[in-house]
Amino acid sequence: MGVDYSQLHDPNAEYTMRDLSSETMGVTRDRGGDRDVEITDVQTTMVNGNFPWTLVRIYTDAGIVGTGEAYWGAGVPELIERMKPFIVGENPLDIDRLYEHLVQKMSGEGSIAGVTITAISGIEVALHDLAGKILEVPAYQLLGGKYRDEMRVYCDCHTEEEADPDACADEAERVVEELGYDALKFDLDVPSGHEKDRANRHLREPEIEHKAEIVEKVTERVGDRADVAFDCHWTFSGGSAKRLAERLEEYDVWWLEDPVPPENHDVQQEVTQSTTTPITVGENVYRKHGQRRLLEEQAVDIIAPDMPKVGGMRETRKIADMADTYYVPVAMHNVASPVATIAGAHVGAAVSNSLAIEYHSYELEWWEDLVEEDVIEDGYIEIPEEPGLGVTLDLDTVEEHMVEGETLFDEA
Ligand SMILES: O=C(O)[C@@H](O)[C@H](O)[C@H](O)CO
Ligand SMILES: [Mg+2]
Repeated sequence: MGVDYSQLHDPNAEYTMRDLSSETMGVTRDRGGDRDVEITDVQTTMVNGNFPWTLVRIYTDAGIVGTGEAYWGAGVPELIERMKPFIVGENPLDIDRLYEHLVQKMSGEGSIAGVTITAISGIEVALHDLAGKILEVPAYQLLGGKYRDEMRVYCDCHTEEEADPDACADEAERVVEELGYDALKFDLDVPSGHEKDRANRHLREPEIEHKAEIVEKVTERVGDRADVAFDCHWTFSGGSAKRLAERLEEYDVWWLEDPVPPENHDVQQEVTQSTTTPITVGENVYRKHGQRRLLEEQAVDIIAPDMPKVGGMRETRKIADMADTYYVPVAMHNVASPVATIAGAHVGAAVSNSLAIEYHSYELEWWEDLVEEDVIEDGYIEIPEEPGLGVTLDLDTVEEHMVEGETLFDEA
């Protein structure tokens, strides 16, 4: 008896959204027991942190609630509201299926770029919390298990005198000695005092020398105790970026971030390949499809996806795996509340080529009060062993700092 391949794959078959719905995927139904759970509601609320953090909650008929967070962005809460009908009634354990379902639905609805993926990321993170709670495993178990117990955190540092090399060195020392970090990042797109025209992306010699002085003073002060990265926020021309990166080679920096706008792939690749200073890019690149090209063209030394922006926890794992085939490590960009920070740490805990995750809120005293648990201690995150993400929102703190006009989440 031959195999009837037409039963397996009909090349002429019309692809429909129904392929992704649970009605046509019988396997996802009738699980029985605790795993037969349905999503009943999705809610968001925004908190005024040092960014407007967008928190997401997914409710189920089992009374179990999942919490997530999307990168902040205009329209993200509205987009999540629009996606609600696409996942209510679905089983939250089918994370990949629901992710693809949302991508398909939102492509049809208009666009899958930018903030749409950010909104999907927030749902995806909440699904991991939910799935972990239903299956009674920590979220890292859903991503392949634990590679490390603690995730290294790097502290994004600021001073009011950001262009003063000595002030930067003082702040670096304070963060290392008083806050206990052994990994830091400073901005290098600071006024160097010689700019004539802000639209000019080209650096003159005195500007390069001023930036080199910041790097020199900071690394001289803490280089024996900490790794230090420097961020340029996609500011400079290819030629200037090459001169700057070459000038910094002697200081042995951890990395130089976004020296040029990465959309111009040819220049991005040229800059990275021109220098031994490690170049990091990725916070504004969406989905694995966007990140793929940076890797394929060997245009990055370290890749920096933002987990709750790029597509979520599994998307970040997939990017890390792609990066690993190029021997490129991952340093997750992160400006989130403790919710997405912990979620990122679960990804980092599961992934072998994960360097560190960013912390961007050390000046905000109540960052950690947003959840009941301790999150960062001495520059590291101990990965929670509780089911799901292992953090519980402190609703009083959420309410206290809620963006005006927002509504607090319903009780679980
Ligand atoms: O890598 C970083 O942390 C920065 O690029 C921040 O995302 C940016 O300053 C936010 O506005
Ligand atoms: Mg950056």
